[in-house]
Amino acid sequence: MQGPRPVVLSGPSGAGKSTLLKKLFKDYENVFGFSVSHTTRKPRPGEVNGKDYHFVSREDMQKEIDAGEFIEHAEFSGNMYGTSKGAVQAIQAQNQICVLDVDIQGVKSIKRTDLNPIYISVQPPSIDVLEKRLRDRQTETEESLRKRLTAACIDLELSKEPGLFDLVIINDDLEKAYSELKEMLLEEIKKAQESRKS
Ligand SMILES: Nc1nc2c(ncn2[C@@H]2O[C@H](COP(=O)(O)OP(=O)(O)O)[C@@H](O)[C@H]2O)c(=O)[nH]1
Ligand SMILES: Nc1ncnc2c1ncn2[C@@H]1O[C@H](COP(=O)(O)OP(=O)(O)O)[C@@H](O)[C@H]1O
Repeated sequence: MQGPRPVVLSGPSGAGKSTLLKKLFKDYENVFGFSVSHTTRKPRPGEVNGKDYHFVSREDMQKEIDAGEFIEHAEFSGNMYGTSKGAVQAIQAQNQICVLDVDIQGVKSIKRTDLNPIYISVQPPSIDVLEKRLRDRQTETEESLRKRLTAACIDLELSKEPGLFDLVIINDDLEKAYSELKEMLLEEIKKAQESRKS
């Protein structure tokens, strides 16, 4: 039998993807598994290697990409990010719903694979709100903030492509956004819970 469908969460940096995912993982322990990406960006305080990301050098990541070990990879805001085949396989081997957090280039690349996920875009109510949230998060320099805001405008434009996403969530009120996310995933959650019982 086929396992549960993976879920791709995308949307501008600062839109609230990690916040929503943290709630989901807390409420549905063992149902979901996070696809741990590789990145060449430096860890932020509190981020754990192997849990939030595999933090690697550009040289090592390029070697693995050349060896065909990645499903997709992209350059974002001056750093490389990518999903290894191993990251997804590790989750699917446990019959969990595999959740991928990727940028819009990742979405387009994954569309060309046979992963067949549910595609969800998380978007901010406005660019001004996004900027405020990114500033308040205190993870960015002025330069990386600018790069993220430029990328956000491109992301929001490209996300309008009909059929690219199965659902677009405007993350204004967090609880409302979270309800919309859960509602969309209800069926897959049920499937995963059933298959774990048997
Ligand atoms: N294509 C791709 N994008 C990724 C991957 N992992 C993370 N990203 C995206 O890279 C962007 C920057 O991520 P990050 O540096 O963690 O910043 P944050 O999203 O602001 O917390 C976000 O849009 C992520 O969705 C990946 O494996 N592949
Ligand atoms: N609905 C919301 N209302 C207010 N602040 C939010 C909301 N959702 C997320 N945030 C805050 O915005 C910042 C960016 O959210 P985050 O989850 O890190 O975004 P992403 O993972 O998409 O980059 C965080 O500091 C988070 O606490």
